[in-house]
Amino acid sequence: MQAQIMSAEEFKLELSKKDAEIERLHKMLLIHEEKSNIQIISHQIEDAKPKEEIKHLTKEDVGRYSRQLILPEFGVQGQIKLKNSAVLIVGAGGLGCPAAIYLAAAGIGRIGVVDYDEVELSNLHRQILHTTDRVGISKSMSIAQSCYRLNPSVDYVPYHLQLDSSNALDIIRNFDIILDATDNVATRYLLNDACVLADKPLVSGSALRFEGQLTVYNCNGGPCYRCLYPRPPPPEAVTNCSEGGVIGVVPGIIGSLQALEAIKIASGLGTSFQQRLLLFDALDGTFRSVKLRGRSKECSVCGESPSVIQLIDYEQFCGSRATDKDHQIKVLDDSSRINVKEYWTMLQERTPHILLDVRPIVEVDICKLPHPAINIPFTAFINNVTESASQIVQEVKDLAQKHQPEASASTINVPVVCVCRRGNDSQLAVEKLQKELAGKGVKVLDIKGGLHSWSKEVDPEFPVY
Ligand SMILES: Nc1ncnc2c1ncn2[C@@H]1O[C@H](COP(=O)(O)OP(=O)(O)OP(=O)(O)O)[C@@H](O)[C@H]1O
Ligand SMILES: [Zn+2]
Repeated sequence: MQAQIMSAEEFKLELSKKDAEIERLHKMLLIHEEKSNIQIISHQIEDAKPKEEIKHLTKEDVGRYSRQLILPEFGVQGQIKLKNSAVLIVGAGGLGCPAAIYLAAAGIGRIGVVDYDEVELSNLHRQILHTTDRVGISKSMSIAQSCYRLNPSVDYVPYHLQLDSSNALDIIRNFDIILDATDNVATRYLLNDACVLADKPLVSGSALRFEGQLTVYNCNGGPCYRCLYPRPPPPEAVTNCSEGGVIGVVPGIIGSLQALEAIKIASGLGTSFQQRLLLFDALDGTFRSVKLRGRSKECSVCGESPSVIQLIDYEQFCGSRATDKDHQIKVLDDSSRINVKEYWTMLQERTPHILLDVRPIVEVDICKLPHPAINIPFTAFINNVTESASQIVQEVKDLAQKHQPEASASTINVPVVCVCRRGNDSQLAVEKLQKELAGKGVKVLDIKGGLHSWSKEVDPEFPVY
């Protein structure tokens, strides 16, 4: 049998994939060589056991922490309390980075950092403890390394794993204060319940677009997250930074405030945000603080007769995933989909078709396929499928007229090809369009994996976002 011969383009693509893999391995090697610098590097839970109580400050401590030691409210006792405290940061992203560096600088005794993910280029505008040369390596390790450089006297415990119901209590029990620096509802409920069950204060932050929020749950008899939100929001009502965008400074501010509250709690100064919610609006330049309801007797986890007495399946409870890793839905069968290479062939062969791009206009400005497209953003499309469909049919007819002037309406041979960023919205749009155009003889196809696949499999120079 004759071996299949690759084209020059395919060789280039293979090479660029191998180069990327070699670069990633180099970075992993570098990070492993640097590991010995970090006092606790294993993510084995047993390694996070508390060490002996510290009763005095060293000469080095006095020098390093002098500017906070001379605060009468804080003093030597405050610093000793910090040195004997362990804080766990869950999420090594936009909130986790600023929180970690201030906790490290202040001299918290032990800092745990949990994150299952690796650094990506699109993280760096806000996840400021990671660096360009660490793209592809563990985020929790990257934070530990950056913090170690600022303050090597702290014990760092990076956990490169996803916090879930099977490990959360074992990890959390080793720490005194927990920071929620994650970005999804399932993990928020998981952390809340774990903190209630393990009796730990939870400093919770969030940041999206130009807005941020901060509050402290389960602290000194204050409410927990479930007291305020007994039921999760519908999954479609929740947006994260990769969909909604965020200005990097906003999580910077909220994450710093999370560190501040943890420092206050650890040093005995208490918190200002138990039963209070801070709302930061970067566009208005305003900070507002609103009082929240107190602990609810009916709360299913911290109330008088709780029904949640152990951790549950939070993805099922919330109807949404606890990670935002490239989640690909599949609503169409293969006859309604083409892959990016097939679309590339269509372009090479100049096959007449209508390209429908359902991304928001702001994303179309970032990059687009090398073919003119009709742009109808997904939300606008869904809100008015009938009108969108008739616009598309008109375009199909005009193009068919140009290429097949003799063809009758029932034999239109101009397909509509739909694209979006990752191939999820485009599938939903194709499904709707197929229903709307049933019987009209118009073929509607989805490009599998969208622009992400285009960049991976056809054009490595194509920008990904
Ligand atoms: N259950 C979990 N266990 C461990 N880490 C988690 C969990 N849930 C979320 N995270 C981490 O929390 C961090 C949140 O960071 P951030 O909100 O800045 O978004 P991101 O996921 O890094 O980036 P983007 O949303 O732009 O892709 C991420 O690094 C994510 O991996
Ligand atoms: Zn509660």
